[in-house]
Amino acid sequence: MSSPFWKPGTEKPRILEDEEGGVVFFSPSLASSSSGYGYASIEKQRQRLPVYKYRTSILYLVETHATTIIVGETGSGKTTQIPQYLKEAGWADGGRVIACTQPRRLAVQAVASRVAEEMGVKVGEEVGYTIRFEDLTNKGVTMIKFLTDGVLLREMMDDPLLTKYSVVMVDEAHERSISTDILLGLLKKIQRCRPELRLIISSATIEAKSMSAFFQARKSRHRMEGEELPRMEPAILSVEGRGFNVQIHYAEEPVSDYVRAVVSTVMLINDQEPPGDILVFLTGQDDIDAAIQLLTEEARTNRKNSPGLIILPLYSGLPRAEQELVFSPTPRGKRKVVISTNIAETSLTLEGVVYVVDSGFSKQRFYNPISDIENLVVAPISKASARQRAGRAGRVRPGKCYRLYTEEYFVNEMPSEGIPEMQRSNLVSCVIQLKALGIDNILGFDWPAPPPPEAMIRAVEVLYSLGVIDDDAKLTSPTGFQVAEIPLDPMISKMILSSSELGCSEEIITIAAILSIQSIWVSSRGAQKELDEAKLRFAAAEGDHVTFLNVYKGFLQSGKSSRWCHKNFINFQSMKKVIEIREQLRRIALRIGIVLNSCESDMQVVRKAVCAGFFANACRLEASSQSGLYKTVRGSQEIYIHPSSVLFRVNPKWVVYHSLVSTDRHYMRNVISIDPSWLLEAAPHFYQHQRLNPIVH
Ligand SMILES: Nc1ncnc2c1ncn2[C@@H]1O[C@H](COP(=O)(O)OP(=O)(O)OP(=O)(O)O)[C@@H](O)[C@H]1O
Repeated sequence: MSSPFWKPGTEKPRILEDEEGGVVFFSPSLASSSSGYGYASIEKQRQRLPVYKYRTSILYLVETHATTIIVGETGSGKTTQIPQYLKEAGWADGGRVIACTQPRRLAVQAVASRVAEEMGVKVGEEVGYTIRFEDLTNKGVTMIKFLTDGVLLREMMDDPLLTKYSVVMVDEAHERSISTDILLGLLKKIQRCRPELRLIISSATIEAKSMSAFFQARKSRHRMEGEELPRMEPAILSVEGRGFNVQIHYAEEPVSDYVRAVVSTVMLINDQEPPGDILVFLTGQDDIDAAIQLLTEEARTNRKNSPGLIILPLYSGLPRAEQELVFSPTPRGKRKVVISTNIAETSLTLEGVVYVVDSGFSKQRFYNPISDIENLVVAPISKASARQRAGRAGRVRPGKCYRLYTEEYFVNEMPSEGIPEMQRSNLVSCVIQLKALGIDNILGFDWPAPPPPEAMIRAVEVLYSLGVIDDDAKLTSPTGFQVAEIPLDPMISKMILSSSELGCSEEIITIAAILSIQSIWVSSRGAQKELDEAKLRFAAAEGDHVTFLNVYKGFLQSGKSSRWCHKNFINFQSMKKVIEIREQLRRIALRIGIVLNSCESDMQVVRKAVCAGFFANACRLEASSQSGLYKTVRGSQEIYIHPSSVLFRVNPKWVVYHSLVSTDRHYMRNVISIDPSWLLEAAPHFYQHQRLNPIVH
């Protein structure tokens, strides 16, 4: 396999502010940490981090300013150190809590365990974390809490002013996930009522000036007599210096097949570079599986040159136990190769990683409000992401990053920042969250970057049709409030609510739990035929959702056996997760007054319940189509059933789907057949103008 030719990057020596106000890093000429990388006590390691020199300034700025924006290079110590400095300075005294948000769950868990280790405590005591469906904190004991920004938003539903927190640090703010943007808008609002709440916005690559302008533009509250208020204009602090140097290498020529290029680059590193683990960034499970297969074959053929490669995948749908393997120490004489999505892009330290291979792509959501299609598309990353990726090397010793694109492309064509998720997503979940938080005028909300009005209108329309909001665009009672209470996509939540009325909530909660994880099947990796055969054993003519019920039943009947799972190509860890999520959903359902009931074997009501939640994703088979071409009922988009569905090639006339994937075509995943008359029953407003006839009588 031919490998790209490499040349070292020529970035200028360190500049703190480039012309666009962004921050430029990774000068090969920058000295690495003078103290080398031997073993040092944790306290020594902490003091070596660049952020340590800024400890006093950070504490001073946080004391005197409501909002502090901190820009510091990857690995400078922002995430792990600042919360500890705040705690040491007394911000967690008197039962108050310091919150630090992360865009991703894996980072939340990893950072919490590192900080707990540094403080010599157990996770769940002074240092805790909360992610969806998992809370490892102890009320009255936890002082530093790591959580996803989505979880902090949920907490606002019960405590709109976040009264238990003294400081909220929004970390990796450059990622601009929907939740981060809503959070920033709401935190700004909260500070008007609670000026004593301190905010820290931190990142390696954030546009500090525009973030500062966002927080600057506000009316400050009237000061009460004798009251000490912090300054409301934000402070900006640049933390200079980095831990260890990372040499950047660029491909000399553009790369045509990045999966193959990844494989040959890993082999090249393995042949020519000294020991050290390799972290590869690809786009999704499919790429990762393909790369692992190729790499395994290459390593087998070149066995002499590649002793002891341990190849591990990393993506969000992977069961926890498999994800955790990436943190385990690499045995002597071996080299670990972690092949990951952008889940490992921010905040993670994988100790052994010396080399990073960056494909230059990630899967990103793109939503078209006109066609109402949301896709996960493989798209080029931004400079901010590229810098984060390179920053995964050089954390505990100097490292190297191989970028599978040219330097010319990086400098001249790669955008500085990604488009905020808010501006390229379906906003149904976002709107309901705002409504649940009492924000009625969503178009007038103070966004860091306003979403497209068409997407907002579209989301309001879907929520109205789901019966979640009323004519005044307020949450309906009880449906709207109940849907908002369930921490899932509103379509899934509505499906659960309807199922109770239809008498099948036990079944639908099982389906909802399975839809919440990426896949219950083991990845086929060269065994597609066996996987297809295994699926056939459970396949239901009604579609994937009913097939899931068959798998779940089989799993229970087997006594939750791992051997049974193995035999049937079912992922045992995923099934354990399903049981866990299902229990949590049942508890939430009972709390919000949903009656739990079972329809036994009446699958018609199960299909009706799915349709009641997912009517907006209805599709009709083109009458003349031999090729399985469907069109969406709203929008007339061309669409096909994904080969992984049990309905692939079965092609029922009418279906609703759970999600889409797009390659050369749009493909529906998790599909169930419906009767079109249910669409009118479920959402008369949504479909009143549609020509469901002549098929509906
Ligand atoms: N689990 C860990 N094991 C060993 N060292 C670690 C671990 N976590 C953090 N460190 C050390 O602490 C340094 C700072 O990590 P931290 O996550 O605080 O940096 P950061 O400035 O937030 O960078 P980033 O935004 O890239 O995560 C790392 O570069 C590494 O040297």
